[in-house]
Amino acid sequence: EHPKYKDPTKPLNVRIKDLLGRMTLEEKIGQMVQIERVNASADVMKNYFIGSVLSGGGSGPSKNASAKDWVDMVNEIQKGALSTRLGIPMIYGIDAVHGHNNVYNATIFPHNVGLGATRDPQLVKNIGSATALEIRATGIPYAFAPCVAVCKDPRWGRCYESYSEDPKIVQEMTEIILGLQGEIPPDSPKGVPYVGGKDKVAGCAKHFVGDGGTTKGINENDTVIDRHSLLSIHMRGYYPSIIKGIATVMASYSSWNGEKMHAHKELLTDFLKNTLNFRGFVISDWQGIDRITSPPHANYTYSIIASVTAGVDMIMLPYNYIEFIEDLTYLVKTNIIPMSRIDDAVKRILRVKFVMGLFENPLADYSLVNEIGKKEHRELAREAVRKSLVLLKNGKSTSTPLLPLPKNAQKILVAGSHANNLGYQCGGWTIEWQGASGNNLTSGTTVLDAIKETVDPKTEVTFEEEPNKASLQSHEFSYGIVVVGEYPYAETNGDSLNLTIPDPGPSTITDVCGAMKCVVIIFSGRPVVIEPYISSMDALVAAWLPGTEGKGITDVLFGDYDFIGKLPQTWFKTVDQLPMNFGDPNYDPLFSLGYGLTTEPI
Ligand SMILES: OC[C@@H]1[C@@H](O)[C@H](O)[C@@H](O)c2nc(-c3ccccc3)cn21
Repeated sequence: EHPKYKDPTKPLNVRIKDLLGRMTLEEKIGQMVQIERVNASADVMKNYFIGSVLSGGGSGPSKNASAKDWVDMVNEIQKGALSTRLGIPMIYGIDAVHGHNNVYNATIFPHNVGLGATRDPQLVKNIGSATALEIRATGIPYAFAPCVAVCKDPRWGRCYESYSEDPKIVQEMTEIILGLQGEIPPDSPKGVPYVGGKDKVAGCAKHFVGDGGTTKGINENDTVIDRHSLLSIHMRGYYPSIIKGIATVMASYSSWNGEKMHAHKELLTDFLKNTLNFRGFVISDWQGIDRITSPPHANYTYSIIASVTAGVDMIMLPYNYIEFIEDLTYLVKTNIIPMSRIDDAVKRILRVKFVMGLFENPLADYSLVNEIGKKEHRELAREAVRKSLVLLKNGKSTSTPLLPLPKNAQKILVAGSHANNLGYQCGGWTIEWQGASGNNLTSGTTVLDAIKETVDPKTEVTFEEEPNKASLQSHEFSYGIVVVGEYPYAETNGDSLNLTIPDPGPSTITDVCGAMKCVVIIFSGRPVVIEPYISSMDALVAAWLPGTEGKGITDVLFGDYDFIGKLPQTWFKTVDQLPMNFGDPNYDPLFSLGYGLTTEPI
């Protein structure tokens, strides 16, 4: 007989109930397990009934793998899952957080801080749609995005993953969910996940909750604030995400007033599930349950009890699936964890898989492979770059603006560590977890390339990564373009208490600007120390982490488009002012949240 759960014409809850009723405890627990692809052989998938697989940052089938290689890998794993007794498809997740950033030749969009500077939710929705197509091109139906953190302290290594310190901007940018998952139908029941078809992906609002509010921005640390502040600041991205049908929510490594979010029943279950009516599934972060204890994994049985009881539904292990399955099986059989909790977790996971059509289309094909890095997506990314740049200074006096630059100058200097380095231009979470240096990591256009393509052919362009003082004095340059900033980082590696631009950035600024008219472009994931050098500059642009489409920078630098970006983060004078946010008493920034000059179009 054709089982009800396999019949797409049956109502969602009938399919869930029918399938759940057929499942053994082993099959149920398997659905709650997410393992890393490196362990996900077809045999492991089949023998342990694994429900989900992920690529960790930088993890893929091979170096510079093609979309077809990705599709083949994902399908191989899926076939293992489909060969189980009940044939429940696995769901494959990946961090596509600024485009499909693990994949060679994918379009790399500006990181979230730059998108916040655009103040353009419609643009961000379109970015979600383009990104969903590139993710599906590789056979993957699930992305761990968007991060809806509200970054309150730029010392946090993940501040660039946050759209803004302003919760209203974060709220607006959840429009990306409608791009990633598809436009939710108006009659869709509120709180129930919605994913609209084979060119859309399930999303993940993260990291629940308060990841951007930790003390001194220390990653994975403690967010010490009252409940009203938590709900009116850090929770703000979750309300619209749920209304927009977000499929999953990822728990935060951080704590709220000393209590680990991965073990926080009141917020994960009483509030998120029972008050906000979130009907998708809660996924842990990578070894997030291990890190409930210190040292991590010190009491794994407790980690499992605390997290699963609190309301974590799927556990991103990502390696120790035998230990987890054995432990959880024991805890259920001895009634320490009730079967009702397991059933709730599995129902939520099945709901997402049924809603997104994974049972009907578990295997991918090659039909979308040409979406990877396609021209229209790169043009959209270029538009995003244009709109993300924030002009902080233009001329040493208002009467002598330097920008827009003339395209027909006789001789110009391009200088700085970041002027010709695509890896630095993209930042963390690009091809490698921590990002990379150089121009071979993927395909894109550096600032130097863009300048050469933009200026008049007769203009002589000199590039010196680190110009020496002698050469600076000897030439007659019409102006210098200095591109410096932070080197790529992700997560804790990005935590910084001094927020200085690493050497030789500052000396490149002062050397070049001391010898000629100069515009300084900063690549950074957040505001950095710049005050001491400002007086020497003629112009200053905050470019954040723009991604592969460097021509978006020259589009505004040379006046083909206006600067319209506005600061999504307060730009401090000195780090000892931090934390300092818009609205604070004695708010005394170098540049305020929302600041941004414009240039008159030519
Ligand atoms: O890549 C999967 C998730 C990602 O979605 C989360 O936003 C992020 O907090 C995260 N950190 C690790 C991770 C951290 C340390 C070592 C190895 C991996 C893995 N992940």
